[in-house]
Amino acid sequence: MIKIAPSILGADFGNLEREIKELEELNIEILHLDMMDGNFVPNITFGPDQIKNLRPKSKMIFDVHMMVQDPDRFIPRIAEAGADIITIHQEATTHLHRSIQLIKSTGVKAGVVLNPATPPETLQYILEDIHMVLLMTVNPGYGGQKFIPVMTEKIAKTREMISSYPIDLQVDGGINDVTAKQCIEAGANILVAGSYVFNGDKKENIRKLLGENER
Ligand SMILES: O=C(CO)[C@H](O)[C@H](O)COP(=O)(O)O
Ligand SMILES: [Fe+2]
Repeated sequence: MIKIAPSILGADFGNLEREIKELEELNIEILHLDMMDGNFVPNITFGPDQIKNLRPKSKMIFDVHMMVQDPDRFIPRIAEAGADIITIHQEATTHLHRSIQLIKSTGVKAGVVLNPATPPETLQYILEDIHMVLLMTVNPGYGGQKFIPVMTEKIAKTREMISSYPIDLQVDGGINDVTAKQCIEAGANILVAGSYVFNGDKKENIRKLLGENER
């Protein structure tokens, strides 16, 4: 089953509670929260305190995408703030296996994110430890960028690698009605979308993202 995880970056932060309510009314189950540190990526968003404030406002799965250098510094606080799954970048931690164990020790599900240029083979020895792989389909740091076409090949390769594990394959960046279809065909089962979901009629946008996979 294909799921849409709207990225909070596309939301109107002045009306966040209303935006979240609308997503819940559309039966969206996963909220994608982009934490940026101004170091790993050239942009800053929010941290554990803001996630904690948001937690009582929603029952959705909080999927925290940490674009943070040395994520171990923040993992316990993000978990405590109410994350359900934490994804960390392979490129942002020296000891990926250790960082994954740290996430799991908090009782939260662990995911690993790969930048567009990072090959999927880097996941080979951690497949037993993770719940999700997130493939960036743009370079992280900003919403509203253009999908990198060669990423469909990487999605297919990654799907093959994880085929015997209960791992979700999520894609993030430049997802619209056209690229969503390409990603689903290649093997992705969770689509993160920011600008496409929040610009205009959310219900219609989500329907178009799901295409023939509509619930
Ligand atoms: O991780 C991200 C950026 O680094 C966001 O999740 C992503 O950009 C979503 O925005 P859009 O759908 O507009 O590309
Ligand atoms: Fe993201």
